[in-house]
Amino acid sequence: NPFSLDMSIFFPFLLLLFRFHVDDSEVTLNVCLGKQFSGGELFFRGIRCEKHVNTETQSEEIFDYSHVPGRAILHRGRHRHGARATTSGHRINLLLWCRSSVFRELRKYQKDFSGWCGECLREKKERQRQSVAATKMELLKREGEAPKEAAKEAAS
Ligand SMILES: O=C(O)CCC(=O)C(=O)O
Ligand SMILES: [Fe+2]
Repeated sequence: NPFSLDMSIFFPFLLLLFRFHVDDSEVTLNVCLGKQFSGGELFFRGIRCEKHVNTETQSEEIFDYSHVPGRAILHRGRHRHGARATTSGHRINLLLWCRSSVFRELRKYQKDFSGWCGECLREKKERQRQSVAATKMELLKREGEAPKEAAKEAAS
């Protein structure tokens, strides 16, 4: 359809609007130090590899979190996230971005990240579903042919 609009062109703007991003880290520690504030909720929208960073969020990947002073959240750097605007007061957070050179080196030689990327996993499940469906079709076809073969043999 030449008139369909690829919504992904809006992604950089959405990113600016909500500061929705992945961190350049393997693991991020986000500590809420205070003080009194409202707003500033963290929102998470699924873990993605580099190739799938802009793909759609599955409903089960939606996770919002209201930070509480004195608590910390530890998340994967590749977990897409952002913080909503602080609507009043002061919000102070300590962020620690932890990188792993080993993880990064190994990642260069891998193509399938279904162990942690939500989209790689979705694609893998879809491939499996299709392969099961194709096998079922093949078996049904053979079952349909078997009586014909038997009839032919009986006739000869
Ligand atoms: O504002 C926050 O709590 C999150 C900030 C964040 O995700 C970051 O700086 O990487
Ligand atoms: Fe972040």
